[in-house]
Amino acid sequence: MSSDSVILLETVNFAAEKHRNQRRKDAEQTPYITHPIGVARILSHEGGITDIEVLQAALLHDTVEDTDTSIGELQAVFGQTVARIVQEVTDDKALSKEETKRQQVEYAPHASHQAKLVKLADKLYNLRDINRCTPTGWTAERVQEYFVWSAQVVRGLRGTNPALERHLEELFKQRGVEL
Ligand SMILES: Nc1nc2c(ncn2[C@@H]2O[C@H](COP(=O)(O)OP(=O)(O)O)[C@@H](OP(=O)(O)OP(=O)(O)O)[C@H]2O)c(=O)[nH]1
Repeated sequence: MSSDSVILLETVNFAAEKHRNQRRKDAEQTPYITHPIGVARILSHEGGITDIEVLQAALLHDTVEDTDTSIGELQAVFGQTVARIVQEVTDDKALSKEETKRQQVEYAPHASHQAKLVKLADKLYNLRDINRCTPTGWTAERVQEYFVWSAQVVRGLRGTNPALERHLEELFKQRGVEL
């Protein structure tokens, strides 16, 4: 097995253990790990990304935000670059929900190329997931607001990956949301 495969297996195993008790917000309560794996797969399969540190960061992107993982731990296990990308896409939990959403919009254009890739794939996954199945308790209005806000974030990520951006554009168009 190539060393990249070994590294990716270590990374997906770490993420799976960290998210082991979490479920998505869909009616089927899908295991949460399907999301980070799906984000990494979008990057490789649809975005043509082979940068292993980007793929690792995609697998780990919600570990700090949603589990007991610290940036220091990621740094120690996976190195500085992977930890830095994850940090860039991690919301500050001390902020209000509104402020967090504003921060994502403001930070997007200033993020590194690697973090922009992870963010684009994260948004693409979540918007497709909403189309597949509305998260439990979400009204049609909340869904539309999520699309409008996501478009504001994606606007700041443009010029990063044409294939992913084309897919996102199409999803926004279907909802009548301007990018
Ligand atoms: N579409 C969808 N999203 C789900 C589901 N289960 C969990 N989520 C997560 O919910 C978040 C979107 O809902 P929000 O209202 O914005 O966030 P909140 O519930 O965490 O406050 C996303 O988190 P996030 O990764 O922090 O992304 P983002 O909010 O930064 O885009 C997404 O990953 C699901 O079944 N479908």
